[in-house]
Amino acid sequence: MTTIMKAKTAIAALEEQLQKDAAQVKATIGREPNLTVLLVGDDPASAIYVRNKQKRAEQLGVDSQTLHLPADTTQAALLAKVHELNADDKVDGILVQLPVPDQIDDDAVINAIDPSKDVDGFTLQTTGRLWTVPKNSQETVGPCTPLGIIKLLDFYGIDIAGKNAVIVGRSNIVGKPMAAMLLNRGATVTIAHSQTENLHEVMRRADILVAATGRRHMVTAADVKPGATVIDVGMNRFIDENGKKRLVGDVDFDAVSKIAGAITPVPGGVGPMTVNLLMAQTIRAAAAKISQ
Ligand SMILES: Nc1nc2c(c(=O)[nH]1)N[C@@H](CN(C=O)c1ccc(C(=O)N[C@@H](CCC(=O)O)C(=O)O)cc1)CN2
Repeated sequence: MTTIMKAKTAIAALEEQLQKDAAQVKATIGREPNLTVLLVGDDPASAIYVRNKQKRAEQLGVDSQTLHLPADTTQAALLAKVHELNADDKVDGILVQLPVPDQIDDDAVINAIDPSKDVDGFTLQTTGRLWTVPKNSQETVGPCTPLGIIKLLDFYGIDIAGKNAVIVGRSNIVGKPMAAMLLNRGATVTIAHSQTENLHEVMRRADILVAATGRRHMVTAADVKPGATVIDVGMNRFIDENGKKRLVGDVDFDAVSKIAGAITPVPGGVGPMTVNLLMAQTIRAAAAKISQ
């Protein structure tokens, strides 16, 4: 029987620990862990994601504030805001919601964040640490989406060590850090992408297949080894033939779930894990101050 790796079940198991950890921070420093989100512009999807973060923070005992800046905010103004938050002792985590408007160089802004407040796991310092952790280290740093995927795999008892992992997609936010995390856990890793030759053959060799391409249903049943674990990071919105709004992943779930050993649904799989790992990283950043 195929295991449907639902985030809800994994999150329920994580929730109590997160609440306890947040309460412990509050008892020690006299305030809740703080996450400050910078939202620039009026992207409707970003507004929803930021609202969801705020809601989740409240449920877990994390103080979250969103600073909403206008769409014409300059790079200099955004950098000044980041520097101000870096210097604010009451801010434990800083997140710049992506995407940002075109006039802003997201790389420069992200790397202006103090690495100790980089709860998104996007800075060069965090990236470097992720690729250089000691062998077999239990250290968990990096972006929240791949961290959430590792949590899901662990929760559902999927072995990683020694397995062939294929990641389709080479983004800095998902593909590359996912590769590092799976490698750190002992997988043999391939990063495939749009220029990969024989892509379908490469995907079919995977014991663990991670699809992060942003292309609706690019992974079909013919691309998946029977019994493989399939992780769908895609979030593709479209209007179907009946005029209904739909959200689907990069994997043809109906067909692939018939042959995979385990598979994440969209929605309800990887996405919600991202938000919960963000909270975990925020609590961790606040807790790190206590031990300093
Ligand atoms: N600074 C960041 N920006 C962005 C990130 C990020 O990790 N850091 N990731 C995405 C957006 N995102 C969080 O910010 C995010 C997207 C989607 C979900 C989610 O739970 N999705 C649901 C479906 C939601 C829906 O119906 O619209 C699911 O998959 O079940 C969580 C977080 C880009 N920007």
